[in-house]
Amino acid sequence: MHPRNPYKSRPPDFKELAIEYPDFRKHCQYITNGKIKFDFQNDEAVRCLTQTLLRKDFGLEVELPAGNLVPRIPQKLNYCLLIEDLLKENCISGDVVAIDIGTGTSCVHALIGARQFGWKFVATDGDEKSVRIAHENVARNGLEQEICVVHVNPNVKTVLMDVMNTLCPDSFTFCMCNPPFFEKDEKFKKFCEEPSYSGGETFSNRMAPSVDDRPAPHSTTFASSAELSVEGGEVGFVNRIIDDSVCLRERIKIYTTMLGRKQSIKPLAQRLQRFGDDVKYVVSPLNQGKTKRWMLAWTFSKNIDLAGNLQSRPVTLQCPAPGLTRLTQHLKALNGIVRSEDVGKIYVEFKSVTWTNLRARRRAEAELLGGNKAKRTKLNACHVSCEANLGCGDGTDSYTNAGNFSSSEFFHSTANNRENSTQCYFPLPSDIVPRPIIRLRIFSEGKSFQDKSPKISEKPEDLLVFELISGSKQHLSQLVQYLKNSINR
Ligand SMILES: C[S@@+](CC[C@H](N)C(=O)[O-])C[C@H]1O[C@@H](n2cnc3c(N)ncnc32)[C@H](O)[C@@H]1O
Repeated sequence: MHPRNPYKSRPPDFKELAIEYPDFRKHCQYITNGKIKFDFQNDEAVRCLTQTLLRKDFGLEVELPAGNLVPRIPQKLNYCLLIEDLLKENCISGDVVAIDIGTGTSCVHALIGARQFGWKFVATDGDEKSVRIAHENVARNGLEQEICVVHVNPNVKTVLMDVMNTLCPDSFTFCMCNPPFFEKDEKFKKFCEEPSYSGGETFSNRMAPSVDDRPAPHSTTFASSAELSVEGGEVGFVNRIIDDSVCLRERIKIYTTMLGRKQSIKPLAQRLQRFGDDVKYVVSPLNQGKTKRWMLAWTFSKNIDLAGNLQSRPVTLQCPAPGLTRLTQHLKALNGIVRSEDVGKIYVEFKSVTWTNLRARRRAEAELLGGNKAKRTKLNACHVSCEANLGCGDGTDSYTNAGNFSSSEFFHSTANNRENSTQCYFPLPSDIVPRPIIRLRIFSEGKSFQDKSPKISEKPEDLLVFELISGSKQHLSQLVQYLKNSINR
């Protein structure tokens, strides 16, 4: 949990809440030793818990209609605090105006943002009922001057453009979003329609089919279809925000979104990397209890620094002197493009990850290039073919999960099944230069000795600091680990 999140050191005390709030007490059962049992599987009880926390800790009165998503308050506060970190790092304090994309019935981001942090909001939603109830929640708390709720057309492919083209102000400090999670049909894998709810499709994970033998969810979630799913799932939705951001650029200083799935990070980061030096992005984990979420933030503004968040712990390496000269040889051997920037400072970029799975790569290369003839002949003797269907290239690919490569099928002429893996390589047209996957600055912090009281004979080492300009932290730590091993070999 975020270090400034008060729920980190003081999680909600159910006994205290039950004593103070009679509505909450109705959902609690006293058991032995004065302990309290709370039924997280009961939708009404979970709604009451959220309402009670909003009332107690933020002074907010919020209606949460049955059948709609119930926000988890510690998680919402975590997201706001990460945004506050970004604003603080960039010395942005007063006059913060933000957009909450898909605010939902609760309007929770905007309500907490306005009440706790003093931010102003335009809160949008594509669902008319959500807009109506969000508006009522704003009015109930007297926050009409701070939050303006607007209805947007969910069927247009842009998410931000209409709002930006019709509303004052002309520019915003940041935007935030908790996108619908699932692809249109995917929700049926984890959710079932709730026949007990009238007025619109409502789903719950109470009787959902079990997926991969995972344990049942800790608490029940009820949600409307619009809250759960969207064409392309969360990757599709965030791609639409990214596409808008390419047009809007600095009209929104910092674009942010929450992500519910780890596997969404890679395709979205790859999409942002396409814009090269124009865009900076950062992924920060949002940990609360058993649920993991991530915040993706990006900017087109040269004046905004997201790197502080990336480099919470500087990555360093001790290298025998002269450190940068030695390191440069290793980086070049990995196909790194190295440029000297200043005395004791180099810039490096890689177009592909060349420092992992090296043994497997070498083995595969040896097999392919004249190694094991028998094996190759055997391979050649099977009648196999591979069919790869590519996206239709009409520009809509980014709105679905499909991307460029929609399916790969493997045909085998004989009946005996084998495991096969297919790797496809599509050469880029020569006029397209691939974007770097990772860009770094490495500088020497000067001489250091491993031993605090070095003997004369000991060789000096340079302490090298790795600064990530763009790319993933995981790639950086793998690269530094690889360099450590090869330098010490
Ligand atoms: C997962 S819910 C998030 C609700 C709330 N922000 C929260 O965090 O609890 C996603 C919301 O996005 C809304 N939505 C879907 N498509 C949208 C669009 N194109 N523009 C704005 N909102 C949209 C849905 O109606 C839904 O309320």
